[in-house]
Amino acid sequence: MLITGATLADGRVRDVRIGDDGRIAAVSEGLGADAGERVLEARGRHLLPGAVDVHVHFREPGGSHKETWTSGSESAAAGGVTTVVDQPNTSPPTVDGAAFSSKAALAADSLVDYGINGGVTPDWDPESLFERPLFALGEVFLADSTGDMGIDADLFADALDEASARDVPVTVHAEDATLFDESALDGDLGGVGTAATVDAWSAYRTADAEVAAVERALAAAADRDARVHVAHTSTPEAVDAVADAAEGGTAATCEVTPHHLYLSRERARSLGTFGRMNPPLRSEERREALFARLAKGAVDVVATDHAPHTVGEKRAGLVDAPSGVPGVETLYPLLLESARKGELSLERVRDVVAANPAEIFGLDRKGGVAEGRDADLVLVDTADPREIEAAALHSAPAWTPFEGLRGVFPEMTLVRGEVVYERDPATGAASFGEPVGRNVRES
Ligand SMILES: NC(=O)N[C@@H](CC(=O)O)C(=O)O
Ligand SMILES: [Zn+2]
Ligand SMILES: [Zn+2]
Repeated sequence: MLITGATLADGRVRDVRIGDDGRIAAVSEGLGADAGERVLEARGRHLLPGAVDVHVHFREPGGSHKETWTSGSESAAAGGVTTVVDQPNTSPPTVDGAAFSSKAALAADSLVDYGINGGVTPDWDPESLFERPLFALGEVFLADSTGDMGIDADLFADALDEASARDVPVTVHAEDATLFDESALDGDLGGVGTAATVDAWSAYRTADAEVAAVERALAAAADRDARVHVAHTSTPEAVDAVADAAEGGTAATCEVTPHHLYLSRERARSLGTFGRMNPPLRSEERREALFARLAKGAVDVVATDHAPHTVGEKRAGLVDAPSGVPGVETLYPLLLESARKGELSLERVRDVVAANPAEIFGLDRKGGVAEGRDADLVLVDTADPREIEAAALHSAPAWTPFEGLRGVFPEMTLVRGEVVYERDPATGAASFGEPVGRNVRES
């Protein structure tokens, strides 16, 4: 296939040829079509690298009523995400070789490429886990979240040792439950959908609890020469702590989610329990400070923590509703809308969703529109935003915390040269390709 006249993230206008091996064969000017070659005229539109979302929960095995590899990967493809990394808090949890293999069999349904992380619990089996084509360790839970996989400091230290011996990075969910404010959950919290609910969750899982756990994780990683990637840092203080550690020589990187960048306690009042996630939403002031760090380049990765739960589950009261929000389909759209408005450069967007995660996790063939890389590509009209509506999204639970915000959505997504998603710009009708996804540690 030849894609002609596309604008790249840095503004260059180029033709891009995709080889039969699914890799980018050439990025150049004035490429002519070969006999029989499919030509895609892309003038006026951008061609960006597919996003590498290193934090999703596709729920299989054990939670297919919430999401499946099919629905999750369709949602990814429609959002321009061409690689996902699935987290281990499934049922059974991905903590040994057998659990890894049963998840890998289900992931064969994926439309996009994937990695599978291994988790850590008191009865994990590092030997059999590391025999498998594991993406990384993580998310390792320092406090309970969905799946109740919180572990203590000694086990965390063991996990860092096991990973560092094999030069595998460790993704950490950093909250310290001893610093949660239980009193925030006392009293009348109101029902679902009331302002009090989402705000109480934020008051309960304090910002201090995150910052303290991040500092502890960074210190433990430094002691052991381990590589640590801090998942979903929700506070500017935690982002700064990671940056300071990295400057001091620790192999530390941070990840921020779209919900912590675009929603806050003040902005999400109407969400009620649909705004409950871990770590929780923070103040508008902290949100702005987080966004400012993204804009200036202090955030390594934006990943979604796509954590679908059904509408019925989320409608339970504050204490019973599960934590987590979907987001894999709205990652690129939200960031591209910020780029359209001039709040972020397009190159920054490309770096935090594609180039940086690929580099941090050693995916040499992902994350860039360049000769030799996999043709994981997103075609998008960056001047054409639309309103985000749950009804038009593809994640199974069919709700979004971003309803009503604007996003710039892909027209087409390719994985290793195969069209996995296409949207008719006139009618909006979506169509999906075959499940071509592969484990990125095997290809
Ligand atoms: N973020 C969440 O609130 N929930 C995640 C788990 C997690 O990432 O902590 C989930 O799997 O539901
Ligand atoms: Zn987490
Ligand atoms: Zn998560």
